[in-house]
Amino acid sequence: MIIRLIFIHHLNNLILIMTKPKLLVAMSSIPELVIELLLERFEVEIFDFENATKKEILNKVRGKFGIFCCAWTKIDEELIKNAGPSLKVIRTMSVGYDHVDLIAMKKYGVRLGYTSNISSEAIAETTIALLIATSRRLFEANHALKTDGWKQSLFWMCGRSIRNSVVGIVGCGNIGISIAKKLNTFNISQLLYTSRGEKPEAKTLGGKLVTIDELVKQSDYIIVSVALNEDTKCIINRKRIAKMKSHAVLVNIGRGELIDQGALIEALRENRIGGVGLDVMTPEPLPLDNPLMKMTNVVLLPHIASASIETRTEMAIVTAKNIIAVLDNTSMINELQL
Ligand SMILES: O=C(O)C(=O)CO
Repeated sequence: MIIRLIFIHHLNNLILIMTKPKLLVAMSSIPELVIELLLERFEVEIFDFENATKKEILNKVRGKFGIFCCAWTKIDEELIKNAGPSLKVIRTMSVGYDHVDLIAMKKYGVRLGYTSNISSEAIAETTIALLIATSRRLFEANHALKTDGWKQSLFWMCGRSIRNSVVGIVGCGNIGISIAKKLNTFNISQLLYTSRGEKPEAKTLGGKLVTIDELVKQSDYIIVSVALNEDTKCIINRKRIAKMKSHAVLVNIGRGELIDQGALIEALRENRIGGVGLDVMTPEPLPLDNPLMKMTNVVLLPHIASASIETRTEMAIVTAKNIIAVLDNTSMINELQL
């Protein structure tokens, strides 16, 4: 166990004070049991970065051993540098780590951990919900009902079935596979996916590896579940949006920057695609005057794909335990090799 020893001369007596390393929890809603776990080993400061100024954030990180953060906590070089040499670990309670400056982490020798596969099932559940909500116009129908717009007409509020459709998954990692497994029970006609190479698990599920251009052209439903990085930024670009079927439904549960949102809005306005379901968008939170807010064939969720109590609690516990692992100089699971 690492404890810092501070020697203070007081009235000719040597006083020994033991202090715990400092940990910053950069968000406010963390389960009590996780805070208790962290308090056993750290001096914990909880400071929500949301609505804080850069100056306040830089002040708070100084002298910390670790930072416990999440997908929307921007970790840039200035922050890492400002924390000083005490900073040994940043652990994000998220599967994505695109919000962290990896080059700076390596430069300053700070270790990075993330929550990998814990949230795949919860994210897959939300993906299926979003897909059906968009294709079957559930929010539009609900709104009509509540605003006295209920029409007793047989073809009113009809959407499209998933059954017999071609579904394309962009990025077939753990989340993509969880989505594919769930889709398998919907009697789809073909599952397509993109990946760096063939995935045996996807093949077992009947998936066919295709290029991104083939996928957008052939799919009735397109699900974006790829990690955001320099190669995947705007993977759904203007040209690819133009290739989509006129009834295609696009769902994004990855990151907003994976899609050219301006081109998407234009395509929706001109009815060139069927509909869009987004759990992630640019920016987040999306301003109320964004055109997407007013479109009836768009379903928007506030980045809640992994937000089940069980999943988020497990993510928080694993995050805490792995920050403690760094303190104990033992291996950290789901550490990114920088
Ligand atoms: O885990 C992630 O990366 C998210 O986006 C939200 O939980």
